[in-house]
Amino acid sequence: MRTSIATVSLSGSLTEKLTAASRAGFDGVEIFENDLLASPLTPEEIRSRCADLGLTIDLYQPMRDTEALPEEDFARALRRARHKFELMRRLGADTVLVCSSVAPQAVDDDDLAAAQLSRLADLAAGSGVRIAYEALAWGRHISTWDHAWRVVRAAGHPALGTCLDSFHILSRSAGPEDVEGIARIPGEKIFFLQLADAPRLAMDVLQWSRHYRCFPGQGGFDVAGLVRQVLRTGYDGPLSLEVFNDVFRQAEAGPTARDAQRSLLLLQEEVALAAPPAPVVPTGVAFAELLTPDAQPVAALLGALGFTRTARHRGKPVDLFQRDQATVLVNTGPAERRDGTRLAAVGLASPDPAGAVRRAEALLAPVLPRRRAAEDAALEAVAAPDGTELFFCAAPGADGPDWRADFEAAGPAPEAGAVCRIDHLALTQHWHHFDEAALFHRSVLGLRPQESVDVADPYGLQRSRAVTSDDGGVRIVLSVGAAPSDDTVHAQHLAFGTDDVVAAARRFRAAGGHLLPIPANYYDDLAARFEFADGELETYRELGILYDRDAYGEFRHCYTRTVGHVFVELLQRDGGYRGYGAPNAAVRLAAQHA
Ligand SMILES: O=C(O)c1ccc(O)c(O)c1
Ligand SMILES: [Mg+2]
Repeated sequence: MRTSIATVSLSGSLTEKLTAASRAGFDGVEIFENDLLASPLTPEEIRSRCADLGLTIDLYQPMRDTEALPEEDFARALRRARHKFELMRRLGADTVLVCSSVAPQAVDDDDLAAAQLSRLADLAAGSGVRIAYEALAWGRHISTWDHAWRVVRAAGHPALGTCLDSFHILSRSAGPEDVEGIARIPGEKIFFLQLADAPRLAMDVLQWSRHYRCFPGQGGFDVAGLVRQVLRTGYDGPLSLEVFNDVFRQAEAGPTARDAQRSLLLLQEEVALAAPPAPVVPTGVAFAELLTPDAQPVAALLGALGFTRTARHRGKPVDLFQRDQATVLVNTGPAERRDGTRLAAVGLASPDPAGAVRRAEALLAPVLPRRRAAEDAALEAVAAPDGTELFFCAAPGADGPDWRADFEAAGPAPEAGAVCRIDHLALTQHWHHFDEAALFHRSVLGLRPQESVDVADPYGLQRSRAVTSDDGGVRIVLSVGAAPSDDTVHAQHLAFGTDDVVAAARRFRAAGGHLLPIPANYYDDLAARFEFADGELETYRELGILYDRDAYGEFRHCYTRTVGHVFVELLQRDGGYRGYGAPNAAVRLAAQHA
């Protein structure tokens, strides 16, 4: 179906918004009045700019407070409408959105509302304009889709139809039964469909709408379920995104527009309007790659954690460190990318690397140019929104290039030690890419986003959201924190799972490693909350091990010091524990600040 986006959803001048929408592949736009008023371009210039960019102007909006008014107020509304219809002629836009009245003088009288909308539609028809009437969720008397539709039906005017907006509908809906009736609206009377998602928040609906809308798939609404009902009507207008969001208003328009288009691609797949290559869910983490200007402290940290340097890349300054199932690559080049140790790349074990790349391209993930020699394995990679390079590696038994063959043995094989695997990777996001990142990992990789968690940081707030495969083979924690300048705390981290974190912590300390000290008050509180075996709590206190428990099992974890922008977590996950120790995060963040 045709895709469209409201200019209010993007940051910048009208020209910047239109350019971003066009580059992201949208077919059309909704022009928001404020964007037009603030633009130095004439309506004719806006029209030709859109045409040059391959965009149609699908909607002009909004007109407000036009129905169910005392006659003298309605006369003023008609006067405004004459001006706007003339403007729309110059713009080449034929559909205008009219929001339900919020004015205190509006009366609760559906007959009057229908009669006045009909008169407005007469005037519109004379200018070749159609009116799409939308119930604002906070409309004074008309605030639901079915009420707006009843009034439109009663008016019975060919130039009057309804505009359905998923935010207004789903913010007030208690369940799917509230939207089933939409399928019975004749499709040709739905003049426009606006789509937005939103996180589930208990707050005033106007504030919720104006500040927290997000793209479909980023919030908690069943937007796909609503679209399915609308499609049953035969509606064939555009799928148009209308998102009022404080973060997107400040973020760069180009990436936001691409994020927006990705959300519509996923939505169209969900409602069977499109069939892009199916997601290929990664089954594990083949490697984590640290990029560092100085390999020595990284090698020392990995050595104390029990890793051995077992191989070296044939052509690049990359060492391979191994411990049991965990592989870490340490890359010391190229020099221009050396801005302190960071987690630069992740190798994902994929059952079908070629299919994973096709999926990524279809979902607009930037495929990275290969930086490899002819003899190297032909690994493909995409860039996540935070810049992390995600490589698609063949999972054991899968077809695909063998990246291990690029490495030659450089040291003794590792001792058969305790179990160690990469449990999760925590990647810090730029604040305006947080929602985009969750949608990216969901749509491109087929990972499942978990609930978002907010944790108090002594100097702000840290928000994090895990994206995981169903069996836990891949767990990535996306986080966005306060004080982004404090890199020692808001660093990325690598979490290694073992089956005995106490032994792992002791081994690390004995090898000269430093574990993050945790305040005694934390252990007093643990003693109050849980019962422990004799001596257990004392062990945790001595080593700085944190503890948590959920309905499924137990979690014990501790942290190393930060090297560059990276630190390590050692953990033990027992009995199917699902979380990441969120109740301990505030104490950990404070300890890291200290
Ligand atoms: O918040 C508003 O006023 C507003 C305006 C136009 C819309 O289409 C809408 O959904 C909300
Ligand atoms: Mg709307």
